[in-house]
Amino acid sequence: MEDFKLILDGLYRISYKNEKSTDIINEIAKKVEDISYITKNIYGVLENKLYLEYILAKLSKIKVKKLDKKVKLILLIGIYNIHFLDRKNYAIVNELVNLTKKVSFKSKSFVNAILRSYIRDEKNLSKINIENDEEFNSIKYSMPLWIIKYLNDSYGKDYTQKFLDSLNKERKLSIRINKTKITREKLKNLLEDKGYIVEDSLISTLSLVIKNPKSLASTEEFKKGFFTIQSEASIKVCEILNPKKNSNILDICAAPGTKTSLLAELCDNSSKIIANDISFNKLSKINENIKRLGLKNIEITNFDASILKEEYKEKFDYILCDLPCSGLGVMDRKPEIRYNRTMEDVISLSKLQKNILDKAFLYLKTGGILVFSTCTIGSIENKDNFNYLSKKKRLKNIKINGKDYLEFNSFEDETDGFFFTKFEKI
Ligand SMILES: C[S@@+](CC[C@H](N)C(=O)[O-])C[C@H]1O[C@@H](n2cnc3c(N)ncnc32)[C@H](O)[C@@H]1O
Repeated sequence: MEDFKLILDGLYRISYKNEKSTDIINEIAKKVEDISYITKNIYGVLENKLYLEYILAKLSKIKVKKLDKKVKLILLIGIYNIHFLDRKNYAIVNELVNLTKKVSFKSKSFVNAILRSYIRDEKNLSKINIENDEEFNSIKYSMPLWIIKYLNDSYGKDYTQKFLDSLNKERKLSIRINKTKITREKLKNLLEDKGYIVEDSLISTLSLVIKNPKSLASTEEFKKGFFTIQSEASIKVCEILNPKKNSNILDICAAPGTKTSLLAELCDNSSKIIANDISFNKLSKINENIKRLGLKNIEITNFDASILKEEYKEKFDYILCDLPCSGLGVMDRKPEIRYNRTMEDVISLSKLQKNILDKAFLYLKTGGILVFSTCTIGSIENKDNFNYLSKKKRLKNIKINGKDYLEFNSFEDETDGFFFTKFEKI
């Protein structure tokens, strides 16, 4: 029952207190020896939430929305375990009824009745009886309908289907080599000696792919700053900016500093980098990264990038605009994102992005380079903003692999959904 209590508390904080699944899992990992069952449950319930609610709606006379929040979560955990995991069904019901007694004593018979009814008629109740394709997919893949419609509009039905099919597949983990401290071959050998299965990345020359990444962040090599855990697409963004040594660089939205630190590594610490973020609380993360990796010449600032800073005009050789976005490209790693976002968010974020890009444009020297990136998919925050930048007379698009912009997706590239485009000020 202790596991179920932790799972319930975790899901409650993610669903109703706006906390992040990764933070919750990291916190629980410090308290228990084996986190695997808890992780499977937290991610499993989040990844299948709409489907589980659909089944629950068939079983409950009370509307799902009207149920007590914790009781509802207990039922979703129960249905998830019965349907998706290979555990003894009645033992699960007993444990969850005992947990219900602690959070809402009066609901214990209700929980017992619902879960037992589900066990009796699981096959029939698990069927999705919906004819409309988009609505069917929304339940099957637990993807809000607006996201399915938006992806269909942005890329077509074939893309959307492949994207949905690729959700919840296990992803490999990639790392970035700190070339100021170690060579690729040396790091590869050190990690292989520890039993890690290491492959070269197909996306970035600065990256290695680790097939069995358990406890990677506890290794001596990580603590010594030989590598950073980072998705291949995110590494590629800095490679594309490709800053020269002894230059002036502005990383306008920098926290937690994953890309700032790579930019410093790429310049062998010779360039002056301003790493800025609006969120004061996140600045210490940038500092942590800089210290662990032993980097120099980085100034951390804390201003709102949508407000013009006169003193920055025409000052920078390189500007990285890795801007706040809806994060739909990392929905498979952070499943709660899909339920927290709305179409209104996408529209307002795209306006903020344009606003920050306008300022960054002014801060570039003639001949300076700007890279705009997001970890999202969908045309409004990506292609539309490429078009917006293309309309500026003094910006010239620099092709990447012969293309106006690159857009990675999880199903073809097995990395985060990522977008980036590069411009020179002329
Ligand atoms: C995509 S994240 C940046 C990730 C970072 N580049 C990295 O690789 O570690 C976007 C960041 O923009 C910051 N942000 C949001 N609105 C901002 C604004 N108006 N001005 C400056 N920073 C902002 C957020 O706090 C967040 O840390």
